Amino acid sequence: MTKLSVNINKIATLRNARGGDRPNVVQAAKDCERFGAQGITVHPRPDERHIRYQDVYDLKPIVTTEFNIEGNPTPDFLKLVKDVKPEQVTLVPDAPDAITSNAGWDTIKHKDFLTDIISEMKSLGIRTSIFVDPLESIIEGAAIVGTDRVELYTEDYARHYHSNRKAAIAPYVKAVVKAQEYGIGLNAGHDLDLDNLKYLKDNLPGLLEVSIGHALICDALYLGLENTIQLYLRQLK
Ligand SMILES: CC(=O)[C@@H](O)[C@H](O)COP(=O)(O)O
Ligand SMILES: NCC(=O)COP(=O)(O)O
Repeated sequence: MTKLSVNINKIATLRNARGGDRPNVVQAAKDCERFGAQGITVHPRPDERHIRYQDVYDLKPIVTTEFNIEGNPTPDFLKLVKDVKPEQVTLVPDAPDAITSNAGWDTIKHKDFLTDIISEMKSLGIRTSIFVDPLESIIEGAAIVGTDRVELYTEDYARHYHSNRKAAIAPYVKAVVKAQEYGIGLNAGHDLDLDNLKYLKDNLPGLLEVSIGHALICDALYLGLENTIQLYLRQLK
């Protein structure tokens, strides 16, 4: 079964817009779980443009499903993760000023760096996932650094889905075969939405988790949060 982890970054974006506490991020996470979310994902960035480090501490005691913290493994980020000890950490090679996540890890070039961090996270009982492009050589590199899972970066899939979905999914199918060959668990995320999610899920056997935020929160503005989460879950059945 593919689990839906709702990324609540954009709830925090709205909260920060006026400097108050509305919408309340903790209450939103509770409600997302009550509406059926099987995980909560946050991506605290160095500039705290949306999710703040304090939000992560506040969320930890109330998340009853799976807590997934995503981010670039800077010293501050790693301290936060070690303090909070989520079920999963997803390492993302984001530049501090990136408007959003826009690249996967070069698991060959950063082999030693990733190996050390992954080993430390695993020693703390935190499942590791690394954000990667769907390249077979990169997946092989992911096996070498010892990650539990990879998160396939699905922006390219989403960009080409409407024009040629068979071509769009092809590299991801190859990446899945390689991941299964090495016994690496499979997550996916970025720019997934109600149009492209079912085809992805139907073509990637063994997909364990999708983390979805931007499109889901945008949809919720029109369709309501509970209804929207139910619609996304229906795509994963
Ligand atoms: C890694 C990834 O694609 C997302 O987890 C990321 O959280 C999106 O970040 P923004 O919400 O800041 O666009
Ligand atoms: N890891 C992907 C994620 O958490 C959300 O990405 P998006 O749906 O906001 O593009």
